[in-house]
Amino acid sequence: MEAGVLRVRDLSTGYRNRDVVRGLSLPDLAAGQTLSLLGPNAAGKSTLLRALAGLQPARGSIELGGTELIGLPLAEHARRVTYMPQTLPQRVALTVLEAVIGALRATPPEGIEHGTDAITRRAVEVLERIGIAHLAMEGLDHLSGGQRQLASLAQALVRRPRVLLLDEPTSALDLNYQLRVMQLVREAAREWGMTVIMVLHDLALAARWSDRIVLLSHGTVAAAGNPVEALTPDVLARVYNVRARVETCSRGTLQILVDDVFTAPDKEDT
Ligand SMILES: Nc1ncnc2c1ncn2[C@@H]1O[C@H](COP(=O)(O)OP(=O)(O)OP(=O)(O)O)[C@@H](O)[C@H]1O
Repeated sequence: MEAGVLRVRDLSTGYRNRDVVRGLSLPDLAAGQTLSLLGPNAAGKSTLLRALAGLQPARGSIELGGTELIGLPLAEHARRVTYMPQTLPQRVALTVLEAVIGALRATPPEGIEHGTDAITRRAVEVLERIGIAHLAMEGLDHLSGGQRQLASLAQALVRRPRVLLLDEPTSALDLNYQLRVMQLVREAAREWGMTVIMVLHDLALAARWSDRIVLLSHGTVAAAGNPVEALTPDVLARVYNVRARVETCSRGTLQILVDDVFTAPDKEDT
């Protein structure tokens, strides 16, 4: 297998004998590529992400550069794969900088220098890159929701993992930061050869910033491919019960215009 390729095949995972994700395969992802996972509430996106992070039992195969991750000890899994959950820790008596340094020390990635200076430098660098260096000495419990989300992203990015999993990383961010974060994640992915899988609800953001899109419905793949292939009016009707147009704007990005919501939406999942 090509070095660094992430290959997910026939993956099943769920809760107490109920599979939420069933026999799912993803498009192979080369190092540096970004995939967005879309789909209705309760489709199984977060469950899939947690399984990819090794945080819940799964059957099937998750191979990274030819190494099977299912069955690896969690510490070994976490050395390769970093996961940023949807819900953020609330009351933590740490400054932003301490939290980012702590994330780096908790499971030191391969190849990191162990000196305090090197670790602090790397933490400050990531805060600068995200644009929150001014919050370094601020307590986490004094931050706004959006600031906390950015701090959490810093904790994930500082590790420069081979695989980065982000669960709705822009849900609390204003328009400016949404775009900055998406741009930064894609740049970092290409620069470090990091594979990114993120759950998003914003189809336009996903279309603009992803190499691959997967639409999940009832725990299986409803559509997959590049944004143009995956986001078609037919697929959106099937997955979201909406009548939508997909148009390319003058700058070449996809625009999704929803004209109508079907009156009897399929709420089987929720
Ligand atoms: N800890 C849990 N125990 C039991 N069932 C769970 C648990 N977490 C999620 N589920 C169930 O698994 C299904 C998928 O949930 P999941 O959170 O993966 O969906 P999602 O696609 O991420 O949804 P959303 O877009 O609303 O965040 C839902 O039916 C949910 O009720």
